[in-house]
Amino acid sequence: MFKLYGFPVSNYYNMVKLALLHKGLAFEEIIMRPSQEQDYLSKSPMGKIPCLQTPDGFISETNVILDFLDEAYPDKALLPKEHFARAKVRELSKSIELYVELVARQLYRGIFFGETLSEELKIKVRPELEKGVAALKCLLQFSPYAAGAQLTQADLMLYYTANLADMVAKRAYGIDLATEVEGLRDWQQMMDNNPLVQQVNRDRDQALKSLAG
Ligand SMILES: N[C@@H](CCC(=O)N[C@@H](CS)C(=O)NCC(=O)O)C(=O)O
Repeated sequence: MFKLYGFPVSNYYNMVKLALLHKGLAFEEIIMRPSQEQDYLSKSPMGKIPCLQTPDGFISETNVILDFLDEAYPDKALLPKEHFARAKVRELSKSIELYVELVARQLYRGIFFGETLSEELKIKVRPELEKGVAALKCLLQFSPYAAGAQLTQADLMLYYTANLADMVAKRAYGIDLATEVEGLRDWQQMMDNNPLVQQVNRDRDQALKSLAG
């Protein structure tokens, strides 16, 4: 059985958890925060979550874990079969990660964890976020899924990125991503209705509640 290391509040953790649930693969959740302890670094070299323990060893980095799961367990595929279509899903997923998630993440501490958010950082991030969102608009299909007719890795990456990026955009800049990106709201509602997404979100909300004490 797989072991998934991490914490249900983590958006990257939830992407992998959703993939495991979607594929119907058995897994145990090892609940832990990111860690720089030597023992964890031997599993996840940057100390980040998630990390997946497989019968052959440990894998870190969400997109790599998602690729592994799809290659090793092709049922309920999260990548199309045809090479060009696969590349387009990966292009979209990578763009979501690099140009929206990692950009918005610069403001997470200020927006979600009560740290001081400097005007300087807000001014720096805004054009980066706008550029990333514009790039996504070029790639997103919403027909009905992010990259076409099939649920793919890109939907998982987008779902657990867009909610946080939207909060960042609203609170820092008064920008509503659902208004900016045509089709985002309907797609989000479709994803919200997926029972497995609801399961992941219930666990996330429970974990958030216990954090709030
Ligand atoms: N590139 C990593 C990013 C994962 C990540 O940033 N996870 C966060 C939690 S959501 C984390 O572990 N942060 C601690 C750190 O950056 O040291 C992946 O794709 O899995």
